[in-house]
Amino acid sequence: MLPFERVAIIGLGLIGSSIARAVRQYMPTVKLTAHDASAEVRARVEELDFVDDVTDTAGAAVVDADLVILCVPVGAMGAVAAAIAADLPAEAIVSDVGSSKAGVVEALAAALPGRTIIPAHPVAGTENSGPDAGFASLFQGRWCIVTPPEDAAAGPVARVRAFWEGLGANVETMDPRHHDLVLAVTSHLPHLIAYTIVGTASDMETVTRSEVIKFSAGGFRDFTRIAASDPTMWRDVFLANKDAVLEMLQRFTEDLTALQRAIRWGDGDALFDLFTRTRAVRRSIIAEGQDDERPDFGRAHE
Ligand SMILES: NC(=O)c1ccc[n+]([C@@H]2O[C@H](COP(=O)([O-])OP(=O)(O)OC[C@H]3O[C@@H](n4cnc5c(N)ncnc54)[C@H](O)[C@@H]3O)[C@@H](O)[C@H]2O)c1
Ligand SMILES: O=C(O)C(=O)C[C@]1(C(=O)O)C=C[C@@H](O)C=C1
Repeated sequence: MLPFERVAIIGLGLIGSSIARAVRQYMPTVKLTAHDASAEVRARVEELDFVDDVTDTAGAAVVDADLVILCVPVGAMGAVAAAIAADLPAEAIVSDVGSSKAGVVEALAAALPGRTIIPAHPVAGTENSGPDAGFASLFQGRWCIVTPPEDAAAGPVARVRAFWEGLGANVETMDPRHHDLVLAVTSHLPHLIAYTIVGTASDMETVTRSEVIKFSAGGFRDFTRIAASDPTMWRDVFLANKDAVLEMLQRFTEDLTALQRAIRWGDGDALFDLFTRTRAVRRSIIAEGQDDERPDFGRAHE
């Protein structure tokens, strides 16, 4: 039996459109309604034809839903939740896909008092955005972290978990604050570093921009993929997860200073030991089958 029969998606970019495509593929009997604030996106989704009904307002999309998933930037979650409040059926479960959780949990609870809210975060994505960037297999074999409030009833949590498992994800439950700390180091800080290094390279005066582009075959090129990620999405993530990101950034800055010192004083052992440890991390990620080197992942959809 399916966990939900009528799913509404608000926000039809990379993640919203991937969920819609995956629902079409893996739960074909589910009725899908959707809304996006952008008229251009709504028109494109009509053309792409992966939902049953595209509505002009968020409220109209949710009137008949048993699951509503907010797939908008984290800074917009509260306003979207307020916009659907009056039309939301009493029994509907509201979820989201935001990359940071504590602030979103707070914003949704404030906008939808007394409603069933089970937030989630699929830890899967690419640097691309918009409805053309989505694909049905995005969540296959990837983690989805569900962050229910402490007093959440077991039934709705189980249904949201079953929904994500139905789209191919492995599901784990976590406290929202702990989620934010973990993701600050595994996702948010790496993005900040990529934005910084690409920004620094493009600002250099002694190395021209054309040289940066011409000779970026190796390490730098991988950073440019991450640094091409959506500016609105990432602005919101850093503002929303400020405390955890600043804490991780402090640790990172200290470690960077230690490396700077090792290079200055010719401490090859310190460099070698660190690089040996980090190589082992990469190898254990690959051994667990979590690397992104599957031939069709991300790049095939550029
Ligand atoms: N991109 C990733 O890798 C990734 C991965 C996991 C989770 N997320 C999270 O998923 C959410 C969506 O990210 P995305 O990558 O799909 O972004 P996106 O830019 O591709 O899509 C966001 C969509 O939301 C729409 N939107 C913005 N404000 C709105 C509003 N008030 N009402 C209705 N629609 C609105 C935009 O028009 C856009 O179409 C974000 O919260 C992000 O943190 C992203
Ligand atoms: O692969 C990428 O392009 C991503 O950035 C995906 C990524 C990540 O950092 O792992 C980005 C943000 C999300 O919230 C989840 C996944």
